[in-house]
Amino acid sequence: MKARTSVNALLQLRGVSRRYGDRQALRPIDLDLAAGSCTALFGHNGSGKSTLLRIACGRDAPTTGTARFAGRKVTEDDPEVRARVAVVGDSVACYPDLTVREHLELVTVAHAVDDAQAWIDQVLADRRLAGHAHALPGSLSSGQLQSLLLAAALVRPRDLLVLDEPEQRLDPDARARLAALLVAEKADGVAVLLATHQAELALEVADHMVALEDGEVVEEGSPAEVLEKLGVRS
Ligand SMILES: Nc1ncnc2c1ncn2[C@@H]1O[C@H](COP(=O)(O)OP(=O)(O)OP(=O)(O)O)[C@@H](O)[C@H]1O
Repeated sequence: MKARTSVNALLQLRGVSRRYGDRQALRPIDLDLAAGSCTALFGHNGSGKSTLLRIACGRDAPTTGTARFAGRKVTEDDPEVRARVAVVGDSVACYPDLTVREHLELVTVAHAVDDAQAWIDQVLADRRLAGHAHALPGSLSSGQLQSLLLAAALVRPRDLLVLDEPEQRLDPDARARLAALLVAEKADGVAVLLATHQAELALEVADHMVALEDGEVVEEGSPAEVLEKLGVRS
């Protein structure tokens, strides 16, 4: 277990582990994430990235250890966590009979966003979804669906943005816009926790990288250092 701790961390994980039955999905890990910074989790399929993200946003509880957000124990139903933590998951969950715009409206209503229509128009344009605002999810491409998931996280307030392989299904242009978006989020003071299989994305966006293997931290440091130690070429 390695620790990267800071007194100013917005998100603070201490000794967090997760066991599913006999399977140790995540060994005890410490991790701190400050406002305006990004940590990338990197590792093969099944290395524990999504497990860590689910614990960080309260969608799963750790078997040992504690996850704290702004000093409070993280649980998904905590109003503070719901109000300040936005999540882009690894699967697409949509209402088949709601349009793209209606999905975003739902999110803005749930989070009492002011001037919601203007926000939605902006995010639709930024995600190149303006031409699909009235489309149902079933008629979208997989990349457009992924863009809708991102858009839903961006039309609501957030201090922590948690993303599970957000580059999935995006074409190179959309991936470049994703990287620019995450850099802008950091500049706005948002803390970004990201699981990715894409070294380039981590190099562009992350300040810190944690490499996992079989639920254990195997390398930790700047993305360039970690990728070099892992022998990964971007
Ligand atoms: N709900 C669950 N029940 C049982 N085992 C699980 C559960 N969720 C995850 N696991 C196991 O925990 C381990 C870590 O899974 P996890 O999804 O965190 O990996 P990952 O690094 O996100 O993988 P990928 O890159 O494929 O998304 C895997 O062996 C997985 O099979």
